[in-house]
Amino acid sequence: MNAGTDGATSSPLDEAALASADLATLRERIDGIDRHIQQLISERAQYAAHVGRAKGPLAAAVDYYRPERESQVLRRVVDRNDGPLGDDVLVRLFREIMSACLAQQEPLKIGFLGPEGTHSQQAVFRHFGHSVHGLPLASIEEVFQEVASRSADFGIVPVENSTQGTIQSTLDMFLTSPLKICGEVELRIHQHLLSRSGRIEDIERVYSHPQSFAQCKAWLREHLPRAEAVPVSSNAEAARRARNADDAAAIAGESAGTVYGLKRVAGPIEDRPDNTTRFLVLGRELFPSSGHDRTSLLVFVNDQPGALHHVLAPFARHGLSMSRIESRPGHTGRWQYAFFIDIAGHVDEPAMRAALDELAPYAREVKVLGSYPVAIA
Ligand SMILES: O=C(O)C(=O)C[C@]1(C(=O)O)C=C[C@@H](O)C=C1
Repeated sequence: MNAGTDGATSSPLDEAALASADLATLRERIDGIDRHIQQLISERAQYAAHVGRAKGPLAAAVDYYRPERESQVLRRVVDRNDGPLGDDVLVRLFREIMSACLAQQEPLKIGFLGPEGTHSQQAVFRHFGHSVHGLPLASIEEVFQEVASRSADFGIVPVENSTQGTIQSTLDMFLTSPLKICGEVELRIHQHLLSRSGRIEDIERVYSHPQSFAQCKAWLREHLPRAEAVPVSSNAEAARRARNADDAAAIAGESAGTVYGLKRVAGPIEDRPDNTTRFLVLGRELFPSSGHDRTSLLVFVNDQPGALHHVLAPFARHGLSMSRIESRPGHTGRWQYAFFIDIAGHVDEPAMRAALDELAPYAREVKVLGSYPVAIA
């Protein structure tokens, strides 16, 4: 469908007429479409405000947030998309619209591993849009604490990277934390070499987070074999340090370069083209099913023959597929293990309930860490 100059949707696009139209006519059409889009966005915001009121008198913005509904809206956007814009582009635009609609109540406060310019901050915007109040925090532990103490509504923490594997410190926090996982974000990670001058020949020292050094190992060996590698607490901290020296550079995301005023020497420089980090959204409660969910469990088992088999078999029996399993020492005694298990589905679904009932006799404890929408686009 196309939009006429008054913005109303009309007949299908006439490609031949468009190809021969002059610039002024095309811009007039775009002006009409913009008027229409703007009117619809304002109308949508009014509806969203009424939806907020229909939820009753709630205490804070966090009570209005509905991840399962947002996920359904975004899946429909992807299903409807016939181009020319990609799914990721349309998801981003609609995410921003919902973010702005929700912020009419009050912006959500989201804790993340700071400082400004980290990939964690990018994950915040990717998941919640830009109409939120980001709280840069000093450590993953602090992100958990701020959400638990209600200083933040939600938190975002990295949990695994496709090149580097699991971030153990995040998993270990769940052993004792009461928090719930209420979402996941997948972010393609691009690393760049950034410096004040932008010249590779000036560089004698490179700052970065150990994970980022590992992701760019081959590139560094080939292009900067003699530079000293200095590990620091985050890529943004690396960029902050590189800002103060002529002979130093940082490996960081592009946004850190913008925040700290650095030039790009080279990039992207990650060794693997599919370098992706998965982040978890931390909240204080479980949300209903979106219809396309994942459940994360923490299962404590004793070191007995067959214990793990008994814990996993019920999922197979009920046709639930497991996407990940990770074992950690359980912190409760020697040779007692905690298994982090991700299963397709939601705890409210009958098959998942039945599987959990069947495995219960074989586990010392089962903690449902969260049932949340699978990451979109
Ligand atoms: O449907 C709702 O519950 C709304 O509050 C509306 C809306 C939206 O803009 O679509 C806004 C915020 C929620 O997180 C989910 C969706």
